[in-house]
Amino acid sequence: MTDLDENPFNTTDPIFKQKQILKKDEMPDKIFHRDDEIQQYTIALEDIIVGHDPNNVFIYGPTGVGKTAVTLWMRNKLKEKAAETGVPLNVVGPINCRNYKSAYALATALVNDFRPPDDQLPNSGYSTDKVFDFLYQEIENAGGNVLIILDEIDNIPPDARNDFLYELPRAEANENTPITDAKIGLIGISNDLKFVDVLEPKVKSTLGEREIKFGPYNANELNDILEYYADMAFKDGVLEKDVIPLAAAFSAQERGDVRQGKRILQKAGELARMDGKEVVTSEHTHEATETVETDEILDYFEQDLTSHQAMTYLAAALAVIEPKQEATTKRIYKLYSSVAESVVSRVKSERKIYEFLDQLSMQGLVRSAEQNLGREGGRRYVYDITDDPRDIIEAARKSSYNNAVPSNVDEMLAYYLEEEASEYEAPDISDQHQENLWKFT
Ligand SMILES: Nc1ncnc2c1ncn2[C@@H]1O[C@H](COP(=O)(O)OP(=O)(O)OP(=O)(O)O)[C@@H](O)[C@H]1O
Repeated sequence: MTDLDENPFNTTDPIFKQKQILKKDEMPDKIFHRDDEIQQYTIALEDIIVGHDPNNVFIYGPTGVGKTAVTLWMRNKLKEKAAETGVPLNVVGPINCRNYKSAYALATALVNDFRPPDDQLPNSGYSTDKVFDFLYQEIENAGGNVLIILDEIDNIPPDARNDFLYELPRAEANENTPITDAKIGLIGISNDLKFVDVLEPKVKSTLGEREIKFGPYNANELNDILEYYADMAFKDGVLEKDVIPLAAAFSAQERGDVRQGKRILQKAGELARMDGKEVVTSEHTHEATETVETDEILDYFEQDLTSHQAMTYLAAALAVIEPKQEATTKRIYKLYSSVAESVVSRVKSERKIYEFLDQLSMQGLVRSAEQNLGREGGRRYVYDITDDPRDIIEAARKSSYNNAVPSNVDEMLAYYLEEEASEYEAPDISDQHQENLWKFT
C-alpha cells in the first residue's frame, strides 16, 4: 500500500556526483595514452609555427578513440602558440559534416564560421558555386594560415568530396579563386575505414599528406581513462574494485571505445541506484554490459532515425539473416514493405529505399558493397549490417517497432548463427513461398 502523504522522490543521489560526465563528450583536462599520435600531430602542424605552409592532415580510426578530443586539444595549443609568436592563424571548426546533408549546407556552414552573427549566409538562395566563391573570399580576407577542421568527413556527399577534400585545400593554387595571400590547411577526420579505401587517389594523396591513425584502446589503457572519468562522475568509494576493470575489459573486447566504457559505467550506476544500493557491484556491471549494445541500437530506433529509416534498418537486418539470400536493395525493399505494413500501413516507394539505405550507411549502421553482374551487365548493391543481428532484433523488440518483428525471427537467427543456412531449403525469391518466409503479424 502506498501512503499518499509520502513523497516518492529522493533528494540525494547515493551513487553519482556528476552523471553528465559519463553522458557527454566534453573536452577532458587530461589525455591518456595518445603520446605517439600527439607527437605526429605536432610534427604535422608545427610547420605553421615555424613559417612554412600548413600541411593537410588526415586523422582516422574507429569511433570513441580520442580523434576529436586530441584534435581539439591540438587546435587550442596551436592557437596559443601562434598568438604567442605572432604567426597569423585562423582556425575554422571542427565542423561536423554529419550535420550538413548537402555540399551547399556544408559550404554555407564554413562561410558562416568566418562571419559575424549579423552577417550569416541564409540556407538557400545561391548556387553552390556561388557559396564556394563566398568561402574563397572569406579565406582571402582572413589571410595568413587558414586551418579548416572537418569532422566525420565520410558524411560529405560522395559527389562533393572532390570539392571539399581536393579543391578546397588546393584553392590557393587555383587561378580561378581570389586567393593570393592565404595558405590553406585541411584537417579531415573519419571513423569509416572503408571510406578511406574508396577515396579517389588524388583526393587521398592531397588530404593524406600527413596521416595519423588512431587505433582502438586496449583494456589497460581504457582502465586508466575510465578511472579518470569515474573519479569525477561517482561519489567516493561507491565503486567496487572490479567495476572499472570489467567495463574496460568489455569495451576493449568490443571496439576499444571510451564512449562505450563510459556508458557501461553509467548504466551500472543506474542499476545500483534502482536496486536501492549504495555501492556499484560487479554484478551491476555485468548486467550493464549485457544491455549496452542493445541500448545503443535502441537509441537509434527511438531517437536518431526517422520511422522509415528505422523500418529500413530492421528490414536490412532481416535480409541479412535470411538463409540463401543476399541482402539486395530489392529484397530489403520487399521486407521493408512488410515491416511498414505491420507498423504504419503507409509504404514509401522503392525509389526512396535507396535514400534510406544511404542515410543508414552514413550513420555507420549498414555497409554496402557494389557487385558487378558480369555478362548480364549492370550493377547492384548488397548490404550488410555493422552490429550483431541479435542486438538489432532485441532492440527492435524493445522499441515501438516491436509489432513488425516477425514471430519466427529466433528460428531464422538460429539458422544464421549456426551457419545451417546451407542445409536450409530456402525457397526461391520469385516463389510465393519466399514471401511467406517471415511470419509478420
Ligand atoms: N585518450 C583519452 N583520454 C581522455 N579522454 C578520452 C581519450 N580518448 C577519448 N576520450 C573521451 O572519450 C570520448 C570520445 O572521444 P572522441 O569524441 O575524441 O572520439 P572520436 O575518436 O572522435 O569518436 P567519433 O569518431 O565517434 O567522433 C570523449 O568524451 C573523449 O573526451
